[in-house]
Amino acid sequence: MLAIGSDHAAFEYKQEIKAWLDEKGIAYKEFGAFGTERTDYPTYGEKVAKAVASGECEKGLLFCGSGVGISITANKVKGIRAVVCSEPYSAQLSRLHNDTNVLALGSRVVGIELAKMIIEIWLATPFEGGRHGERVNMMSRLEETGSCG
Ligand SMILES: O=C(CO)[C@H](O)[C@H](O)[C@H](O)COP(=O)(O)O
Repeated sequence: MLAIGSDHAAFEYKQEIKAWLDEKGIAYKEFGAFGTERTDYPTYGEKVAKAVASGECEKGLLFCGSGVGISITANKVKGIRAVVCSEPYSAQLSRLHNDTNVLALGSRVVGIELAKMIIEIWLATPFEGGRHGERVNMMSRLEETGSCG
């Protein structure tokens, strides 16, 4: 199950992504925003990130105008490794090397078809582990203890 959320700036964009996820049979839980009335991206970044960090949802998709603010917010939640992407290569590497669990996209930056391509590759790519596993552990230690060790 994916967690999905956006602010007002990306509401319509998120609706298109949800319709596409429906077509593909990919399940998601919607955390708002539920319309285009101006709101604040941290609210939705927090909700989606907490759903992922708690294990309620496996991964998260977040959208705001640039993808920046909502990804920064998600990364404040312990256990979250969020990436903001505008092309598929970084999305793929963020899974292979960094085990990202939240993907953020900017509705004012990335066209909708490119967004679908980025999401598709991000969802399909496993974490490589090995040497990358220890680096991810270092990030977790920094979060837990204040130092990578
Ligand atoms: O905060 C952002 C950038 O990190 C998002 O792009 C927001 O969607 C954007 O700031 C919203 O701007 P608005 O002028 O309030 O529509």
